[in-house]
Amino acid sequence: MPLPKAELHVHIEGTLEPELAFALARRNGVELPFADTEELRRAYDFEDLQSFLDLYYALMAVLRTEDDFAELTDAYLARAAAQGVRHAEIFFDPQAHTVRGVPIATVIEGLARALDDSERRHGVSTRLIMCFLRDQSAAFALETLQAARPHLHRITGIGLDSAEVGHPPAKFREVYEAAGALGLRKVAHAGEEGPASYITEALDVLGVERVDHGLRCLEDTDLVERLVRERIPLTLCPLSNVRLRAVDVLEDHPLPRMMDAGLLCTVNSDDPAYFGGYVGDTFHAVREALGLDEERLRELARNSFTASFLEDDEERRARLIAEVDAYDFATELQE
Ligand code: HPA
Ligand SMILES: [Zn+2]
Repeated sequence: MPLPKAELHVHIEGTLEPELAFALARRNGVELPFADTEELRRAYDFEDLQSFLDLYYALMAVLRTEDDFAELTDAYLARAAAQGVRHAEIFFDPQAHTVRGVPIATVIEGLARALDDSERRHGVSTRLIMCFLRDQSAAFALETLQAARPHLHRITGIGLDSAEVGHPPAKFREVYEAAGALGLRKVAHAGEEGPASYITEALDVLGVERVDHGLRCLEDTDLVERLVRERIPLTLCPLSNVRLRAVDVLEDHPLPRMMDAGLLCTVNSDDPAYFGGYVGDTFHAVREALGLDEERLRELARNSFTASFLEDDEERRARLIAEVDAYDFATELQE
């Protein structure tokens, strides 16, 4: 049995495996610029965030119907559950679909159909986090929040993703204020490729409760102290950092240093179809590459539930943390 864990940083569009991409392309009559899954996989050799995003947005062309979004989400939940995920807070990028003419209702209701069945089918509780594309305008983000109004009962919070450098958090002050007034939780990608000052800005200007990535906080010791003091969780994605070249090799990842500094770290998959592994694979990889012992792995798993938006189900959170505390690593070998 794998270690129980929550996943707090996964883009549902980043779980689109090549096989499903080709199946959906056939079903929807969409032509992909790749001959087959092998050729597509060979394109997964990224220089930086932008080179990944170019492919990530291009492949989304195959996602057109409610069924497509439901199938994508159910496939992710099945894989995640098999790797010990018991709770998942899932990002989606509505603007990447509405610009292609797919209505926001199709996207959200498709995702929600799979999420509604998730506890029963997979034993995974879920939350949905709607991300705004930071390389698009603030007005478009506001428009998207308005368009999502009829579906807000499906959505727990908002996030900010896509190309970071040159698009500081403050650009989205207004939409974060509006979302806060609607009772939505707030997170944002910050300090992945962008500077530590973007993390500070996300906290001070947007009021985020959790920072996605946050890797570059290490460049500002006052910020690290603040993140520790205020217990702000970071959703780190070590395999993503290596694939997008924020870190040269996994062995150099600062995760152990960050944990030693007292930061509330979690590990996550980000875009597992593209970056070489789901969250259980990520736990295995960091354990091997960074020599994390069982107590460190237990701490990461515990943190994932502590940092989750399970406030409306504290009983479940407490039960899952108790399962982590009682976890016997010997059973892992029976996976
Ligand atoms: O790692 C990421 N960073 C920013 N935007 C993204 N959108 C999908 N994945 C990512
Ligand atoms: Zn991300």
